[in-house]
Order: sequence, then C-alpha cells, then structure tokens
Amino acid sequence: MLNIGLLGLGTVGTGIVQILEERKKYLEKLIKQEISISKILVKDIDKKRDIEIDKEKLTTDIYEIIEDDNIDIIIEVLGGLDNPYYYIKEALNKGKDVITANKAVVAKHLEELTNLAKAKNKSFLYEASVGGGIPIIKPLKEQVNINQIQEIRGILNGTSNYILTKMISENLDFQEALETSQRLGYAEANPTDDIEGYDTRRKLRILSTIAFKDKIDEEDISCYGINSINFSDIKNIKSMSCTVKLLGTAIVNDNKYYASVEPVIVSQNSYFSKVDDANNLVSFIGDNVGELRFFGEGAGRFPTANAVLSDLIDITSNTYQRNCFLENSELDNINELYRGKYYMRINVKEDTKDKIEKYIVDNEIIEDMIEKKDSIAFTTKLISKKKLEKLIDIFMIDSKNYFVARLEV
Ligand SMILES: NC(=O)C1=CN([C@@H]2O[C@H](COP(=O)(O)OP(=O)(O)OC[C@H]3O[C@@H](n4cnc5c(N)ncnc54)[C@H](OP(=O)(O)O)[C@@H]3O)[C@@H](O)[C@H]2O)C=CC1
Ligand SMILES: N[C@@H](CC=O)C(=O)O
Repeated sequence: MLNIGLLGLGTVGTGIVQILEERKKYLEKLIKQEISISKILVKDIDKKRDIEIDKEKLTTDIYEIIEDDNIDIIIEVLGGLDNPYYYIKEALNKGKDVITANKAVVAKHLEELTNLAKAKNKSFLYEASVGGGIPIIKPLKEQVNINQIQEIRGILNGTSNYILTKMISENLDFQEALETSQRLGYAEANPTDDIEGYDTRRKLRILSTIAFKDKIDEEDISCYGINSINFSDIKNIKSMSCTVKLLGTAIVNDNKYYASVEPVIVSQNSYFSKVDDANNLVSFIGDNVGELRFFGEGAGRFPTANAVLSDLIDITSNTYQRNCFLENSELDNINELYRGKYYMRINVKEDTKDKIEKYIVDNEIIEDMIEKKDSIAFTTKLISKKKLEKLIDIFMIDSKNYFVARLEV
C-alpha cells in the first residue's frame, strides 16, 4: 500500500484527489500497489469544498502526517514559504519522499532540499513548480546530461499571460482580467507575485540553475513585471503590429550569463506571440539537440495536479533520476552590460515633460518619439537598461507611472 500525506486541498490539492480517484485502478495496476491518501492538511476542516471528502482524513495538525510512519510520500501544495519549507525538511528527515508544486520554496531552497534528499536516499521532485502542466523539469534534467544548455526563454506565468491576452484581444482592463484569472485558479494567493514578475523569476531561477549547473539566485535575475501596463501602451504596441509578453530569459556564453524577467514586445511572427491565455511556452537550446520548445497550460487545477502525479509515478516506479545533479560552474553575471532596445512610457506632469525629453535626447537614449501628451512614450536606441534606470532615478518616477518593455522586433 502506498500511503500519501497531502498538504493542501485548494486548487491543486483538489485536482490531485480527483485525478487519483478517477485513475485509481489504472495507477494501482501500473505501480503494482494500492494507493491511499491517508491524511490531508488544511487550514479549515469545515470549509465547503468542491469535492466530497471524508472529514476524518482532514487535519490541521502537520505532525499527524509527518510523524506517521505509514506515510511514504508527502505531496506539498499549500503555498507560502516558511511553513512548507519546514514541513518538507521534516518529511525528508523522517525518510519520506517529497513532491511539491511550490516554486517559492523550490526557488529559495533548491540546493539544500536536493542535498538533503540525496543524503536520505529519498526523492525531492517539483515538476509542477515550473510551467504548470508542461513536463519541463524532467526533460531539462535529462538533456543537461548530454548537452551544454546555452539559453532558456519562456512565458512562465499563466496569470500575466492571461491578463495581457485579454487586454490585447478583448480590451479588458487590467483589474478585470486579473480578477478572472484569480477566479480560474491561476493566480497566486498574493497575485503581486504574478504581475510583478516574481513568480516568473522563481521559475527562471529553478530552470537556469538546473540548465547551467550553477546556482543562479533570484537576486541574480533582473525583474520587471506588467503591473503598470495601460491601454495607451497596448494601443502603441498594436500600432507597431506587435504584441507584448512577460518573458524570462537566461543566456550563458563563455562562463558569463545574463538573466532577466521583463515584458518583451514581439512581432506577430514570433512563436511567443501565439501563446495565449494561461498557456506557457518554454524553449531551451542545447549544443547537441538545438532548440526544444514546450507548450501547454501553465496554471490551473488539472494541469498542475497532472504534473504532481507524474512525479508520483516516477518515484513509485523508480524510473527516474531521483534528484538533479547540482554543480558549481562559477558563472559571472553580466546583466549590467546587457544592451537592448526598449519601449518606454512615462506619465509626466506638464512642467517635467520638456525636461525629460531634453534628457533622453542629450543622453542619446531616444530613437523615436511615439506620443507626447499626458504621457511620453518613446523607443530607445541600443542601450543598457541601467541608462533607463538612471532616468527613472533622476526624475524620481514612481513605479506606477512608467512602463518599460524590451523590443524584440
Ligand atoms: N494554482 C495553480 O495554477 C498553481 C499553483 N502552484 C503552486 O501550488 C501550491 C498550491 O496552490 P493552490 O492550490 O493554487 O493554492 P490554494 O490557495 O488554492 O490552496 C492552498 C491549500 O493549502 C491549505 N493551507 C494553506 N495554508 C495552510 C496552513 N498554514 N496550514 C494548513 N493548510 C494550509 C489551504 O487550506 P484550506 O482549504 O482549509 O483553506 C488550501 O487547501 C502553491 O505553492 C502554488 O504556487 C503551482 C503551479 C500552478
Ligand atoms: N500563479 C502561477 C501558477 C502556476 O505556476 C501562474 O499564473 O503561472
């Protein structure tokens, strides 16, 4: 009998219970043992749930699960950082395999938890932490054994992609699109993580660490989100016959790497422009295999639960490299040297409009002025982002009052 301790019965946890029920017979035949969810950790036992569940199985006491020697595997789908980190550590220490969808914990503690799992001869798997339902961690781990990965690029956040899609194709306003994505179960408990790019940054940190065999920290990745985009940006981007996507990019070359999360304006021909709604697309380039692209639903109940259960099958059938092989390649970060062309819109007061215009001309920033009314919008020459950051600092522009996106057209 395989006994599972499930931590969390929200969007993802409910999907896990539903799929396990529906596929029970087939899965039990596959792994040659019965499967039982023995206990489920929740915050509120009496909460009304989308599924029928035996209340006897619910607990608010983590130790009822962690201290239970009959429980073999812990699946953590709680969300948050400190509690789940502690629970995962305790579970590994007690000799249990662990699966999580929690990118916040994986991004912060990947090396420590991987090493602990190795030391205990247990698995620590986290396929659902990047790309929702897309199998990406497993193929990446397989390919790093035979390839040097040179580049990873991706739409890695379903919520922000959903918002951008709805703003562009249905003229929905930002708040309305965000609220719908929350209702659909895509957004994090705190959607700031989605719209300010932090969720994408966590996922890029996980992918690039595995791919480049070096510890790429969240702090090593420059991060801009989509929270300040407005309809005038959408109108300007459409007038370029382009669209905009929140992209995570990490490139390594000659022991140096660049890593960023930022809105990127892409042409209609770019494969990223075709990725709508909460879908994700991840591409990586290996020196032997060339470019591989992975597309699918990046968030939501069933895709994410599906990714969690793929890890479960891998653990129980022993078909999988248990833990990734982390090395230390000692790459240097060159984010500050990276140069690009950008689109920028700044909301301006009448008295600063001309000063900003003079500054961007004198400092050889501006290429074309797109709009000069209540806001000024322009495209830049090929410059470092530092030059734009300096402009923001000098004129003390609040983050609500500007939007910047790299041009990839
Ligand atoms: N939603 C998605 O599309 C995706 C989510 N993820 C990740 O999966 C994880 C879960 O996400 P999701 O299912 O959306 O989250 P939800 O907020 O829908 O569910 C969280 C669950 O955890 C329980 N819980 C939360 N805090 C505690 C606590 N302190 N003690 C006990 N129980 C607690 C809640 O209990 P109760 O029900 O009683 O309130 C709830 O059942 C997160 O890490 C998220 O980042 C990853 C990929 C996609
Ligand atoms: N909030 C996340 C959920 C999946 O990781 C997203 O929108 O992508």
